[in-house]
Amino acid sequence: MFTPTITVYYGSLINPTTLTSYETITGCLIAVNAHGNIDWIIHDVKDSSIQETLLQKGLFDADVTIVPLQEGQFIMPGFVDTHTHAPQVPNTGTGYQSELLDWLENFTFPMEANFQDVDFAKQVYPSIIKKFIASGTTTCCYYGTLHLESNKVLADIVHSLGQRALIGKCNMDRNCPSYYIEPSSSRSISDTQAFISYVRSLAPGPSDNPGNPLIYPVVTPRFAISCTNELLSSLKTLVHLDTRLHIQTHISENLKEVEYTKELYPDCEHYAGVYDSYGLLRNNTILAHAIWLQEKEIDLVKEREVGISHCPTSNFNLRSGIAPIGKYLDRGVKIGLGTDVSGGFSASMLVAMRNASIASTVVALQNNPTNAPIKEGKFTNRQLPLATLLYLATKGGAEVCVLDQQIGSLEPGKSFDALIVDVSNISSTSKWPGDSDVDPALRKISTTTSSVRSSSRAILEGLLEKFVFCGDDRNVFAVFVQGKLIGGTSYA
Ligand SMILES: O=c1[nH]c(=O)c2nc[nH]c2[nH]1
Ligand SMILES: [Zn+2]
Repeated sequence: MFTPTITVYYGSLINPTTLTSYETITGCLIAVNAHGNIDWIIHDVKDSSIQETLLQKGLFDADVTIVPLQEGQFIMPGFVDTHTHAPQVPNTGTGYQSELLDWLENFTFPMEANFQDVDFAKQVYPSIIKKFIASGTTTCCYYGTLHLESNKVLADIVHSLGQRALIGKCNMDRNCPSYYIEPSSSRSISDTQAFISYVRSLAPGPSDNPGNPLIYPVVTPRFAISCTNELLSSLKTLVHLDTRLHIQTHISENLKEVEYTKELYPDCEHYAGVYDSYGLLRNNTILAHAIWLQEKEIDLVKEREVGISHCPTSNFNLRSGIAPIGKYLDRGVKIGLGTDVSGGFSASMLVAMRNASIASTVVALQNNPTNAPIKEGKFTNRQLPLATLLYLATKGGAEVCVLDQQIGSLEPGKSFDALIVDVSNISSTSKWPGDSDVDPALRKISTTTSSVRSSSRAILEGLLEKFVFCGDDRNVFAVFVQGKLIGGTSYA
């Protein structure tokens, strides 16, 4: 009988468990089967006991490839970026003197309009997607542009590079420039249907695991301002008939945007009510930003089991505001993080985590300067702890994308969507600890961790914190999606 090959990773594991906790496991064996799923995980195995443990699992040398992690490395789940704009990457780092509506008109729409040219899409999308992968994002929720053909190119490229993704053809048929608008709501819908069919046809999953697609289509009305009632009504019908379809849009990012939305939809009680009236709020909906939600809107979002993508970098850059994420968490709303390029200036989820930390700290300083526990809950008006940042960037994101049965943490039965992180050289100089100009504090960590495999929880926590606050692509040694190596510094 054919026995599928198993790859067993051996080293330290950092794994989110709840919003306030994560496990740090040393001497961990993680068995990944030929389909890229995790068969089993065993803790606290000594080097000398590896062979015996594998034999107990019925594995002989011929069936197994063992991958031992090196000094300074650990495994963790890959990042889930719940909101970003692939076609805006070329604009990264421009336009941050503007607020949202001017920024869209003067910087964003002109850039996105370039994707009318399919050759331009073919030229730029490969390096864009590689950038997200290199930063450790194993699942990414992308906005595309209006253009059907260029969105197909985007899907092809994500598919060929092996990233897990939600990809949406953007819908907009009003309040946008004449050079970047859909000619009619019916064309917007027919192109959306064509795109959904296209994505589903190319994403039945790896050939040996067809029930497990890596790419999903996501219905993507840009935001209420840029959609006519007719378009939203047609989208309502579309999503009603197909409950598998994810939905993504923006909400309550900027006060002028909120005001204008009220003017355009005078009959709706509030912004969330607009989307709700068109059947767009449900458990597989992702709402980006959600800075200025009223209490009733938070209740509605919770009731509909909608996920929020917190995009703090963009919220700072465009002076949009600070989302009260602690309050939403205490209300039980699903939260993930989004890089929101190019409102956000980085494709790295590490940067999103740092800015989520800073945003929560600002909220705490304004409302609770001593960061004291408060009666409203664990998170409201408090700085988000490291465990929460890790959770939001991985498991929380998976919940927002309704993929948490499959990804977001490393557990038997889930997909091996994982990173090998290497923090042995974290420093602004990019030199290895031991070099004379390396920060002494880093050297201390590195000396203490002469064998990370046998390191204590405190040391692993230190390594995670260093990675989150000082790390970058250079520390992402390997990126796996569904068990397959697709990126990282080890991937030439
Ligand atoms: O940050 C944002 N980026 C966008 O492209 C956009 N479009 C509508 N609202 C938006 N917000
Ligand atoms: Zn956005």
